[in-house]
Amino acid sequence: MPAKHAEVRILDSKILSDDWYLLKKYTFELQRRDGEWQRQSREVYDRGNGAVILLYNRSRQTVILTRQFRFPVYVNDHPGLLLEAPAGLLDNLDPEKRIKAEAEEETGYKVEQVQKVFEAFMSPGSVTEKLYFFIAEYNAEQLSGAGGGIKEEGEDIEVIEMNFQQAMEAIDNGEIADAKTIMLLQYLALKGIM
Ligand SMILES: Nc1nc2c(ncn2[C@@H]2O[C@H](COP(=O)(O)OP(=O)(O)O[C@H]3O[C@H](CO)[C@@H](O)[C@H](O)[C@@H]3O)[C@@H](O)[C@H]2O)c(=O)[nH]1
Ligand SMILES: [Mg+2]
Repeated sequence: MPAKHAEVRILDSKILSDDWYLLKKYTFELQRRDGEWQRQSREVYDRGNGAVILLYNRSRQTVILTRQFRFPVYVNDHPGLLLEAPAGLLDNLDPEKRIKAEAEEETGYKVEQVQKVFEAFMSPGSVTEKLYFFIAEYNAEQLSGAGGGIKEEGEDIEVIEMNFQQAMEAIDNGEIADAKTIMLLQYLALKGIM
């Protein structure tokens, strides 16, 4: 199906918060499907784009996940330590280069070959972010450091090598509750990679 372009006239935008990231409020007119123009306003949170990678090992049937404290989920009734595939913000850099650097920074694994599998908007009603999804095979020889993230930035990332079937079960029992991680685990299963 060809992409359909929305008819939109942006009338105004104002900055509500410009601190760590940027929160704006836009007022715009959108043409409804019946042709009528309707005025609306939306708050839009812009923290740039990001990338995520799932490292997998077929012979060991394992994946590499991280566990780190996530304050926003903590204030939404989660214990706070979230199991996730390694990920990071792009800072306007190339997604493939960024995710290789991020994988090493967070997990200690230095991967050379990565495969991009798709791109997706994770919270399209309010957050501009587009996430680039990658997978890569890893092996023990690629371990070049301890990972853990950057302490000065408040990161304290535990690296977890997990059996793939256990990770799939962890989706079912709620232990894995991060969307990007669920998407990549299911991708490996769906494509018969693991
Ligand atoms: N001081 C301060 N630091 C912040 C703030 N928000 C984020 N940070 C810090 O900024 C750094 C961002 O780390 P990255 O590894 O680049 O990003 P990420 O938070 O892991 O983001 C990834 O996961 C997100 C959640 O799923 C994704 O949204 C994102 O695209 C990316 O994949 C972290 O050290 C984080 O603590 C803030 O409001 N204030
Ligand atoms: Mg990160």
